[in-house]
Amino acid sequence: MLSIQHLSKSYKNSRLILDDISFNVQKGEILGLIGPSGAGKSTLIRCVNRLIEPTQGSIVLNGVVLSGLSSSKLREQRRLIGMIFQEYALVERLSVMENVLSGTLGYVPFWRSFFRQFPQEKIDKAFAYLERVGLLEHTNKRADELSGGQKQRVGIARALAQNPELLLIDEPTASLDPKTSRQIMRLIREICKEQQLPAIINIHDVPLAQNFADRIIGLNGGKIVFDGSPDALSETVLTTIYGEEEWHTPAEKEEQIHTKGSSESIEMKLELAV
Ligand SMILES: Nc1ncnc2c1ncn2[C@@H]1O[C@H](COP(=O)(O)OP(=O)(O)OP(=O)(O)O)[C@@H](O)[C@H]1O
Repeated sequence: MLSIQHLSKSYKNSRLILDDISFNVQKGEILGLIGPSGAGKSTLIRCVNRLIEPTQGSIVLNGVVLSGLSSSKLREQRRLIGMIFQEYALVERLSVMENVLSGTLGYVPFWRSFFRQFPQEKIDKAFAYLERVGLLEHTNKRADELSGGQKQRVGIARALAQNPELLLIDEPTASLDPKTSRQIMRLIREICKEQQLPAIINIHDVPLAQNFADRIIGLNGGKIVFDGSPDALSETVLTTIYGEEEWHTPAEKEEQIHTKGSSESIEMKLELAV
């Protein structure tokens, strides 16, 4: 389980970017982190894997206090946090298999990784992860030959190869089309449930978050303004999180325009376009 208590962060001379954030994420639970741009979502994720130093508060993963670790211990613990990124962060000229194996680097002695000699056990596991994400037949392709959805599947397999205890996922679908986005979110969900992995997903797409997260936290101005079930995300709650008018998706806006009648619709469209 991940436990975050009274976490605050301010950058040099800045206001509080995260202001007294507390929540737990249970094993197998998928937490969708939503909020307007600048709310502090990425800062929160970076504090959890300690890419940045929290100003105050504690972060505990399965009994280990991450927020107090020295840099050598922190490296060890970071192996246990699998990251999945919006832009995949693959080494494009390496093969799919090599990219997945790079997830095990924290566990393989430097000389072996330098010569790309991975133990057979790691290779067998990498094959299993590639099969799980549906990429077995692409094992030897270069990463730059893959589609966006396939690249993200490699990113997921690489995170699993780390043998993580937590997944931190930053905008996993922002570069993908709607159908592929749903497939990727479904895959992430299935894997978290199978492996009982807790996950925090920073996600802009509210309907996707509602469909695939178990629980939603809404941030605004560095504070938690909502923590609850996706079903409880009413218009009022979304307005609290995003402010007036900002949370409607373009599709919803379009729909509203069409229901207003044809004479009005052209004027409305013009208004939205400017
Ligand atoms: N390294 C930094 N130094 C100073 N201020 C920063 C730094 N990184 C982020 N900020 C500020 O912290 C605030 C929160 O940024 P953050 O990237 O966490 O928001 P976010 O919710 O992830 O936004 P988005 O959805 O646009 O990615 C913003 O005002 C941003 O300008």
